[in-house]
Amino acid sequence: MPKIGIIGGSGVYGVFEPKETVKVHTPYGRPSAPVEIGEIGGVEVAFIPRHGKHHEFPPHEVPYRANIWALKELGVERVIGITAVGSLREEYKPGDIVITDQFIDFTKKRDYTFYNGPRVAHVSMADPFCPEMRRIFYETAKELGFSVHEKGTYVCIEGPRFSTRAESFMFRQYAHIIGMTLVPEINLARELGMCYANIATVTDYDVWADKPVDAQEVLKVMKENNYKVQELLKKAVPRIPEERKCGCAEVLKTMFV
Ligand SMILES: CSC[C@H]1O[C@H](OP(=O)(O)O)[C@H](O)[C@@H]1O
Ligand SMILES: Nc1ncnc2[nH]cnc12
Repeated sequence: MPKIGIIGGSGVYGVFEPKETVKVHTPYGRPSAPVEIGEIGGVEVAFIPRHGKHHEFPPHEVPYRANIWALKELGVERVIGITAVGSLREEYKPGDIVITDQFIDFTKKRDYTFYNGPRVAHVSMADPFCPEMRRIFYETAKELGFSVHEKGTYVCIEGPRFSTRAESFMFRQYAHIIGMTLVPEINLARELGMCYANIATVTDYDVWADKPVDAQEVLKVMKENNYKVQELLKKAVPRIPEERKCGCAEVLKTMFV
C-alpha cells in the first residue's frame, strides 16, 4: 500500500511509469483521474493529476474531496501537492521553488470539509504543513542547487480568472505567492490526519509587474521547470521516513465537538 500520495498540478501529469492504475469510487464521486501507483526511488507512491488527465477540471471544479478520500483509502498517510504559482514579490522569481509554510484562503465556494454534520469538526490550521516533509524538500532542493525558498505564504484565490491589479496589490501586502488550488486540498488532508506538503514552482509575476500573467505563460514555464520537480521528488521521496514523528495526525485528537 502506498503511504505517499502526490497530486500533480498544471503541467505535471506523470512523475513515474505507473505499475498499476486503480479506479477508486468514493462517497464524494470519482477522483480527477484513476489513481496511478508506481515507485519513486524504490518507494511506492500514488499519483493523481489534480486537473484530470487532459486538464479538464478547472481549479474551482476539482473533486478535492474525492481525490483526498481516494488517497486515504489506498493507505496514503502523506500527501505532496505540486502547484504552479504566481509571484507576489520580486525575490520569488519564475523558476524558483517554494516550500510553502502558510496560506491565506480567498476562495469562495468549495467543499471545504468532510464533516458537514451530524459529526462536526474544527481542525487546527495554525501550522498546516508537515514540518518533516518541508525540511526534507527544502534541504534536498538546496543540495540539488535549485533556487528554493524555505518559506512562503500562498494566497489561494477562487479563479478560474487571474487577479485584477488592485487585488494583486492587496495580496502583495501579506502573501508571497498566489495560486488557485491549495485550498481545500490541504484542509481535507488534515481532516483525515494526513500530512500535507506543497512544492510550488513560480511561473510568473502575477499582474502587479509589467506584463500580466496568462495561462500559456504558466504552462510554458511549468514545462521548462518540470525537471526540477521530478529530480526533487526522486531524491527527496526516499528520504521521507516511514514512521511519522511530525505530529500532523495529532489534530484528530482535538478537532471533534
Ligand atoms: C494554468 S494557469 C492557472 C492554474 O495553474 C495553477 O494550477 P495548479 O495549482 O494545479 O498547478 C493555478 O492554481 C491554476 O489552477
Ligand atoms: N498569477 C497566478 N495567479 C493565480 N494562479 C496562478 N497559477 C500560476 N500563476 C498564477
